[in-house]
Amino acid sequence: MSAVLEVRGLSARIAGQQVVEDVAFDVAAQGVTALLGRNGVGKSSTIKALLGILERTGEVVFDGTRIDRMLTHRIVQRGIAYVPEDREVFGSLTVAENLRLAERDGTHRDAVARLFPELDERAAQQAGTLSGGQQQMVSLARALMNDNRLLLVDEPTKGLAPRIVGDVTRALRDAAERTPMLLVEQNLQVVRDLAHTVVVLSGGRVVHTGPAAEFLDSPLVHRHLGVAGAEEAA
Ligand SMILES: Nc1ncnc2c1ncn2[C@@H]1O[C@H](COP(=O)(O)OP(=O)(O)OP(=O)(O)O)[C@@H](O)[C@H]1O
Repeated sequence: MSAVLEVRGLSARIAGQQVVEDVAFDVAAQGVTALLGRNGVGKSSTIKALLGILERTGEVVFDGTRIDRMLTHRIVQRGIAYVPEDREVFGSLTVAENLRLAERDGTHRDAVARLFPELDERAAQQAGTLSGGQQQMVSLARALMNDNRLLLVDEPTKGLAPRIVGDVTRALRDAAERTPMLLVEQNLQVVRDLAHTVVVLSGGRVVHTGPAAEFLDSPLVHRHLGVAGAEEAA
């Protein structure tokens, strides 16, 4: 499968600590590539390094162009959308204002409205007063309504009730049909439902790359994520 993003020798530090170390992986030009690992291994930092939010070294090629020296807003302008782990909605603005601020081309606005009808019902509500799940919908809607070329989505189901996890998974599947995605996700059922490939980090380094189903059914899940794989759980 061809790659939309090629990452080679990516490293980043926070406060003198190496949090991403010589990381190399590809994000396929289609579907969902999942970035996995235990808490604190550097998943969010890897995404922030790709976007230039964290200072980084190494090579990142997006659709044939080096982006590793570009400023974040230039990278975003190239069509890379980011859904951050902590949602980062504008709490004092309404839902409608949050969406309007994020709208670039709005190509998929109607599709997103159909995925999250609740946002329309709550258009006039201050985003800071929404539940965690509703804030996640705003955060996803902001990214998914535009015509992007790559989606970077960090732990979209974190802390959400099972029904909302289902809604978010459906929205991500819908988006991934048209736009490739790098997804950080701790919920392995969501990974199984969405991802074709996994990239696994440990201590800021890539320790495994391969087909998602194969990984999830192997003892490597226990070794790298500390949870039982399908084989062991059976
Ligand atoms: N602002 C910061 N100041 C100091 N250390 C930080 C900061 N942000 C992250 N770190 C450290 O960098 C390392 C990697 O953090 P990162 O958030 O990338 O991990 P993660 O794999 O996304 O974790 P999680 O699954 O818990 O979100 C961790 O050890 C974390 O404590």
